[in-house]
Amino acid sequence: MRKIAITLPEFFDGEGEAITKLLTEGGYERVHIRKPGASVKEVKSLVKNIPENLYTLLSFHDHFNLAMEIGIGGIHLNSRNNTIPTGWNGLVSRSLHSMEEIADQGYDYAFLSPIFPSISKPGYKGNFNSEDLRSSVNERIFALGGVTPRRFGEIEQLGFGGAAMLGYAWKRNLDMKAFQLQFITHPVREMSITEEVEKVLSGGCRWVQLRHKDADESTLLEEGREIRRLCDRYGAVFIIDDHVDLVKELNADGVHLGKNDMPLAEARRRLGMRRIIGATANCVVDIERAAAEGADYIGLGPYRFTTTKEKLSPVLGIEGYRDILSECGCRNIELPIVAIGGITAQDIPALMQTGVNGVAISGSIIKSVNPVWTTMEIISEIRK
Ligand SMILES: Cc1ncc(COP(=O)(O)OP(=O)(O)O)c(N)n1
Ligand SMILES: Cc1ncsc1CCOP(=O)(O)O
Ligand SMILES: [Mg+2]
Repeated sequence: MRKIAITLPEFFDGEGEAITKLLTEGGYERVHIRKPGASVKEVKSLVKNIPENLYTLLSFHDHFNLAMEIGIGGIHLNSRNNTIPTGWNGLVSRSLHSMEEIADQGYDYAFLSPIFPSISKPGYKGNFNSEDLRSSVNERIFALGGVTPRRFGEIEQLGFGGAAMLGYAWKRNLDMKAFQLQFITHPVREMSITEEVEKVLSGGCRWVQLRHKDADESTLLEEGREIRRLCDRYGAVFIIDDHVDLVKELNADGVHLGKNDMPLAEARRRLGMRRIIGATANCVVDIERAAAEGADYIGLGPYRFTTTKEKLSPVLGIEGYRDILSECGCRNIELPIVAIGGITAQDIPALMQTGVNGVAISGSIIKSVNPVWTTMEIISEIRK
């Protein structure tokens, strides 16, 4: 499948490197720099972090004179900039929103949108039916809107030349090794929340969730700042339970949301594509819904009864995990899944056999005699 990425409208740290990676390792043939409202200076400083030999694989949606000046390979015409500059001899692309526009002249390739429901703009649905698409599109037309690799077969069958991705291209790849053990904080008498985190990190855990029910905002901010520092020191992922509005302030990597929390689409709108959003599930329908709403991973549970959480959903047991994971396989759901709820080191071999990618644990670590050793034991069970 031919793939083109379009940048997110906002700049983000490490974006030049991310663009370089898509072009050199990610299988994308071009990246479109689309930053509405950005100044020449801002766009220049973005491309400065991309090797010059890749400039021909970039297309600008604005600042066409800069594109000419520095040897950018393409320009993209749109309502803001709809004139090809004199002397331009690079590629010209454009956006199309109706079948009729496909017949227009004056472009090398074009993006037709929206084809599927958007992942970066929740609420935006596909606009065309398959029959019309099949009879109208051709190899110069790239499908845009809601495109993920799961749609590639369909896109090819419809006769598109390739896929253009905005939301999916910039989703963070989860570190699947770190994902194997998610430690969830829980207040205990013996130590503070940040001491819990220090212990699990020194035992090898690389994914921490700050979950402190009933804590006020200033406590969460104080704990969150310290956990951020600790996670940076160990190269660990830091997510926060429930509190979408604290994610940016704490520079957390993301948030975990359940059914009674902020809707995933609203959280995605507020946090953008670069933060991780985890979702709670108790059955395959929950997982499918969370996948459609753009979750990055699933916390599936509870495995067994636990006192760490009130108002538990029905306990799944090992059979529940087997059934749900096999159904996910049948339905082609590829979201990473952690098992959660009352899990101990002894449960891990059977749980990992069901196909989950990791476990999320609180009580059996912090209530153990030596949380550092227990963390090490759990990790070694997972990696056996
Ligand atoms: C990894 C993981 N899975 C599930 C949960 C539970 O989230 P939620 O259903 O929102 O319940 P609370 O944790 O908010 O009580 C989780 N936190 N983490
Ligand atoms: C947050 C949460 N959601 C389902 S069970 C659970 C608690 C996990 O903690 P423990 O490992 O102590 O059961
Ligand atoms: Mg919650």
